[in-house]
Amino acid sequence: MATVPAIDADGLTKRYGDDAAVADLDLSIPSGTVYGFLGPNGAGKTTTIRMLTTLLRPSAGTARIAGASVADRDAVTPTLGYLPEEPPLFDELTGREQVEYVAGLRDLPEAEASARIDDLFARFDLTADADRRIDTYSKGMKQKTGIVQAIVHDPAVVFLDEPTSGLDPRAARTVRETIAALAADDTTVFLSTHILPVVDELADTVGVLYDGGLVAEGSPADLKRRAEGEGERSLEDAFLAVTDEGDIDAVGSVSASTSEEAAAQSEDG
Ligand SMILES: Nc1ncnc2c1ncn2[C@@H]1O[C@H](COP(=O)(O)OP(=O)(O)OP(=O)(O)O)[C@@H](O)[C@H]1O
Repeated sequence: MATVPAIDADGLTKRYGDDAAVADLDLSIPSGTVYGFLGPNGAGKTTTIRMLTTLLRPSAGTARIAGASVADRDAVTPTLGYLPEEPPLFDELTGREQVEYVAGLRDLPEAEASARIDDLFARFDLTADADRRIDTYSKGMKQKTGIVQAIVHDPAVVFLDEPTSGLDPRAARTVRETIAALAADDTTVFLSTHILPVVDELADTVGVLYDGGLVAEGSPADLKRRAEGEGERSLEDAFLAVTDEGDIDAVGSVSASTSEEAAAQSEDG
């Protein structure tokens, strides 16, 4: 039996007036993988994530999260977690109250929520501050609370927009370790970031969005192999190559060769 992709988008489009912020986007992301979503400023990453998380209605196309249509918010919401660029937090709540509130919205039983919150607060070094009001938190503490509330209900799919933003090196490492652990536990992580080494380290597949369309998709190694230049090439070289306005034709061959390789690999295996 074919497995349902964790994230499945078909012709996803968002238009503002005559301009398409996202145009005819197809995605098929298997569960338990990390998908690194890259693109220059204004490429349409946030618009895509907002459509996939039911917060923005597509102008055309469809998307399914763990098999549920994004048009059916009630069906999709329990399966997903979302850390937006600015985590939505209530200043007047304590960190613990905030995450308890979100866990309640996700119908997590109280005892389970309490155990998960203790565990996640300990992991993110928030235990000592859990009972302080959020308006006394630093930027990094708010970011960590936002991450905890995105994953407290153990969602099947989690969308993380710049998860290491504002975090010190230790907290940033905890986030990277958490992403790897989530994927190992069969959670799908959709990771949008401009920090390419993080994508290089964690992503199974990288998709590069440019001007509302996917211009390259493949493993970090695939993309690096196709970057121009001598010697060892980085994901940054690949990113710059595929988002260079004059080079979009060359980019088409990235996806093509990637699928050929994938086909060859599955024949091998
Ligand atoms: N509400 C809106 N009305 C009109 N245009 C919009 C609206 N929201 C986004 N856009 C446009 O859609 C395009 C994509 O924006 P989006 O925020 O998705 O980009 P992004 O890839 O997330 O960028 P960044 O890396 O800077 O966060 C941009 O041209 C933006 O101006």
